[in-house]
Amino acid sequence: MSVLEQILEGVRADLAAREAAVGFDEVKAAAAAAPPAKDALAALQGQGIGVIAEVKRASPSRGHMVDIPDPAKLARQYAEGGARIISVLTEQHYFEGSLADLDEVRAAVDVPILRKDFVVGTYQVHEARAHGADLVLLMCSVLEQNALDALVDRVHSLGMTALVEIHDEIEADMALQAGAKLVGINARNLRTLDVDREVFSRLAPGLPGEVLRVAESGVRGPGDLMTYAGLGADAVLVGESMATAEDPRAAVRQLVTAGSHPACPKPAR
Ligand SMILES: O=P(O)(O)OC[C@@H](O)[C@@H](O)c1c[nH]c2ccccc12
Repeated sequence: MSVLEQILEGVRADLAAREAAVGFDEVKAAAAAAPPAKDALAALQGQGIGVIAEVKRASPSRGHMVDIPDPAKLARQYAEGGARIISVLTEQHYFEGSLADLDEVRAAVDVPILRKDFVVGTYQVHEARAHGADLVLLMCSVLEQNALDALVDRVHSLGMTALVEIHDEIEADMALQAGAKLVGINARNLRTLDVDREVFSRLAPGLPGEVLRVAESGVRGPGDLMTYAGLGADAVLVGESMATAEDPRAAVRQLVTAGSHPACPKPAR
């Protein structure tokens, strides 16, 4: 069984437990009662290359990386550093995240928040909204086309933005067919965990001009941001190198500064 399949097994078991505790109608009502979602696309359309900073303690490839006893504090540091969006991992077994992290981050910052998890059904979408998310990650590698189509519609109908993640040409076609406006190109293959930064340069040119592109995984600093900018990225999504930085505010600031420097290439749209 691949790592991805193992993660999904845990995700489905956790989901079943939450569904048993809080019914779908209840989650839907909580989502409907939440303050409206923030406009993530507008946040990304600002000047320069956007930085999406991630609250991330662990990963299948690195194991435990860092204790984050106070995710609200880290999120505030990211926002002060100029992050346009904050990503919060909510998967618990491999990433050590939780919905409580999402709640704490939501209470701490005003920038849009991405729920990063392995979404397999509509329950998780309403749940994300109920916990204050403005964007939801949808991964083509874990969804069939018709499920992806339905989830993108559901995310958008709740006023949120879907970040549709792709890793190859087939997934790029899936994302476009589903009507994605924001596509994340993940350099990491979640089956092998290998990072290949060439994936972005292969897939980005095939996306229509109006689709915003996020380069995900393996961004180590301003050099990688500049490279992705030159290849047409609108934003980079950075986990490990921000969450493990001695001074996360300064680390985000450094990326933001590089992304808004006049020498930094900008997507022609
Ligand atoms: O820590 P990194 O290499 O900067 O990567 C961040 C992010 O791209 C990664 O966490 C990620 C991308 N897609 C995902 C899907 C599920 C879980 C995690 C991810």
